[in-house]
Amino acid sequence: MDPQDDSFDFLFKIILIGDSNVGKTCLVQSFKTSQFCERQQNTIGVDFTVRTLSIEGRRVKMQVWDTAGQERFRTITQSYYRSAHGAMIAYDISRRATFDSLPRWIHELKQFGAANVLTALIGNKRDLEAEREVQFEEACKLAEAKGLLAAVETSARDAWSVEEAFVMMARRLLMQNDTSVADDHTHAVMLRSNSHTVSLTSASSADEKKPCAC
Ligand SMILES: Nc1nc2c(ncn2[C@@H]2O[C@H](COP(=O)(O)OP(=O)(O)OP(=O)(O)O)[C@@H](O)[C@H]2O)c(=O)[nH]1
Repeated sequence: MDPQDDSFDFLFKIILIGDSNVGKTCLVQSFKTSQFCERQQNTIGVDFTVRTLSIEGRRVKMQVWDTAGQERFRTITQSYYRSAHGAMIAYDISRRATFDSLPRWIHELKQFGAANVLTALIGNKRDLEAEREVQFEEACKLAEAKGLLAAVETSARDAWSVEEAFVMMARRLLMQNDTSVADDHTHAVMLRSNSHTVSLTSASSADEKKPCAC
């Protein structure tokens, strides 16, 4: 383990859930090492990774729990929900079925997670634009309807917005726990392709550069 991870000001546990093969493990690896691993093996049960971020002078230790998406591990993975401060529910933008599963994951999180768990939707495999089956706006609408923090698109393959997604989560958790940390909307602004962004708090427009964050 990285020695810098030994000391910290805040420790946040983040759980990564979502259907099998949406890229959860690759996202965690990208966050930890900035590298893409073309891995084929499915996660068995739960793995965890730690990285300490520096945010406004605070050392924020992110303990990320990568869960297996396969149904047969559901009982094990659900037992990790309760202690999570934040949850990232991942889907694959090129596989509609993984997006259609989101309400079920959100429901499970409500059922087994803490009442105030901060939740973001992560649309991974953004590099597969030609195969896109889910529009970003749909994810934004779902995030808004379910009262979630944000919808974000990432590519673990290109390390695109992965760091920003975790930093956004860390910053929001920090804001909840340390009132001297300011809200910085610029983080969320970076999380969308440069074509356009959608605001959940005002009318959307193709020209607006606003965050998709509630
Ligand atoms: N094109 C593309 N492929 C990706 C990306 N992220 C992951 N993959 C591929 O998607 C497949 C599944 O990735 P994993 O990270 O193992 O998926 P997982 O969600 O952890 O799967 P489970 O462990 O079964 O829950 C692998 O073949 C990866 O190479 C991405 O951003 N873009």
